[in-house]
Amino acid sequence: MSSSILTQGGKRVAVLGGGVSGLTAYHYLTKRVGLAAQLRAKQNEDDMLKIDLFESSPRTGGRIETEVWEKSVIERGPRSIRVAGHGIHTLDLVAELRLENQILFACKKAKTRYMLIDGKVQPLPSSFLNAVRFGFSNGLVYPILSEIFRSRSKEEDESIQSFFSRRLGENAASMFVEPVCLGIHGGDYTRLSIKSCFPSLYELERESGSLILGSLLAKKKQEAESLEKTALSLDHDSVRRVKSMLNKDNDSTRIFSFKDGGLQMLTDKLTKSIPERKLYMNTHIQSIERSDKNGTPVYRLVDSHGNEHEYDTVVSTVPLHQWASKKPLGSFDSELAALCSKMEYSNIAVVNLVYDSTPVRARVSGLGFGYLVASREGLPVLGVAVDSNTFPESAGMGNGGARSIITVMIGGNSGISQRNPQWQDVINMKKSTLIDIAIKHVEQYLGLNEAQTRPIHTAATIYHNAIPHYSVGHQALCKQIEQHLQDKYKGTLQLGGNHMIGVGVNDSIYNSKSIAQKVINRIFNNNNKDNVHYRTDIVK
Ligand SMILES: Cc1cc2nc3c(=O)[nH]c(=O)nc-3n(C[C@H](O)[C@H](O)[C@H](O)COP(=O)(O)OP(=O)(O)OC[C@H]3O[C@@H](n4cnc5c(N)ncnc54)[C@H](O)[C@@H]3O)c2cc1C
Ligand SMILES: C=Cc1c2[nH]c(c1C)Cc1[nH]c(c(CCC(=O)O)c1C)Cc1[nH]c(c(C)c1CCC(=O)O)Cc1[nH]c(c(C)c1C=C)C2
Repeated sequence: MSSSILTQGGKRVAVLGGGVSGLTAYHYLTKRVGLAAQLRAKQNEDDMLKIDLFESSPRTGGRIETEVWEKSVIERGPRSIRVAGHGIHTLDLVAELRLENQILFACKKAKTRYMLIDGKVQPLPSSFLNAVRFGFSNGLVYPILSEIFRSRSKEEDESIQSFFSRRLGENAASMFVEPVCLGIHGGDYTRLSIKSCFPSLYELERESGSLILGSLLAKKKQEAESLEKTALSLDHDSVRRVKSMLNKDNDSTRIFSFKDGGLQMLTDKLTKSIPERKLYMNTHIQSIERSDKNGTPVYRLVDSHGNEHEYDTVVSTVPLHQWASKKPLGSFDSELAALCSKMEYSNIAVVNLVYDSTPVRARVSGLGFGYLVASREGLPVLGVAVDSNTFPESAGMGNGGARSIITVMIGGNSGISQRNPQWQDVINMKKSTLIDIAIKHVEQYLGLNEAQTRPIHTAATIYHNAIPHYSVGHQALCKQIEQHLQDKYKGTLQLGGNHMIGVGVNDSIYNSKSIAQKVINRIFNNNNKDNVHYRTDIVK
């Protein structure tokens, strides 16, 4: 092989973490991207790239964890994936894994999200105009009008609360912006970054000089563009394939899961394609050291069994806090550790309740996807998802098809406690206590009484550092981390996961796909970095 194609070394890659990020990184390093590069270099798979994946726990999937109980699909972590934005890449991966026939799009009624306002569950206004009709006019009219004629925002980053309060009034912001921040980030909207959490809104306003004007003018344009624009980084075959999966329904608000096995179908399928000798399960990477061998960097990994492993490139998808100061991986690079220590998180407890009762089914059927609870309500609950509304096919039949699956989220970022005395620090709570809180909440706000029913199955999962908290200044922090990694490790150390470009499954997948491309480009010294088209005819 000519050295111009393959830089010296660089062909041993370790992937840390067997969640969707790590599994996706492994997939693209060894399939599409990696394989295409090897074919170009006329190398066969075995003696070229050595890629191993290390997973601490006995299972893969990470925060994606689906329990199937008596045919009821119970999502302990994420429950749905959106089509919009990076979802196109997820659908492309689904097609590549031959899972397209397993896709389950959400029921139309799940398009509506609700919120608990003054003790009553009401639909979340899907547009600001609805908000005015909805009776927030007392706090909205002046801020909206003044905002339309306001000069272009000069601020750099700012909190979501200040961004929206200035434009819509504090009342509207606390009523329906704050709950959305709870429902995605489990976050504190007084400290969440508008630039990182709602980048398109932030850019729209800067481009058009006004949030309302910009969103009204750009809405149609955005919808039409979104598929094509995102699809630009997919080759034509992929775009065609994804479009056929969407059956010409370009409704960008759609969300999906998978038949029978929920979201874990995706991570299980990715796992199945990893050769056993390349997958180190129950293997926690405890420390990493770096040395130079004849001018080539070598990473020495020590695992929880005391074994040592050598690699030229490390793609870490473990949560960023593991690289922070005072953590085992933090001793690898103190400057990196100091940066990673600045990343905050939200802790979330997820309580799944399965009911087998006609009254409950009747009570929840009108709640769509579920509802969010603003801090001002002073309740311990962040939101309630009615999964049996969103994916009725996955509810399981039970006695005569009256199964309901309800998921209650509790906790969130500690900053919420400033506004909600009922905020719960879920990390130190017993699961039985969390289940009691969830059942009491559902009974009270769905108007159930104990006589009517009790759940036939419950599950509680406590996620510590569940979701990265994109605080004001988050984007600048990520740029500092990326710059440090590039300057010091020249692409041989990559940090993937959902700490940077978005907290969702799609963002995790997209991040891993772009990291795999960067790693392969570096190994094969491939200069056409941006317009690399993934061939699809080589996918096994
Ligand atoms: C409650 C909740 C609800 C959510 N809802 C949604 C949703 O509806 N839609 C959506 O798109 N997203 C949702 N998300 C976000 C989604 O779960 C994440 O974006 C995604 O799962 C992140 O995957 P990951 O692989 O980056 O990280 P993880 O899933 O955390 O995987 C990291 C893996 O690394 C392993 N690991 C850790 N340390 C080491 C080590 N030192 N050595 C080896 N292995 C290690 C862990 O065991 C784990 O398996 C939700 C998240 C939570 C917590
Ligand atoms: C109430 C708590 C939470 C619920 N889900 C999450 C929390 C903290 C976590 C979460 N939910 C979504 C994502 C992915 C975001 C993305 O960028 O794709 C994460 C990390 C999906 C989501 N959930 C809601 C919205 C508006 C979105 C965005 C994508 C979509 O439209 O699906 C709102 C919402 N979350 C929960 C409920 C009950 C709810 C609305 C009623 C649960």
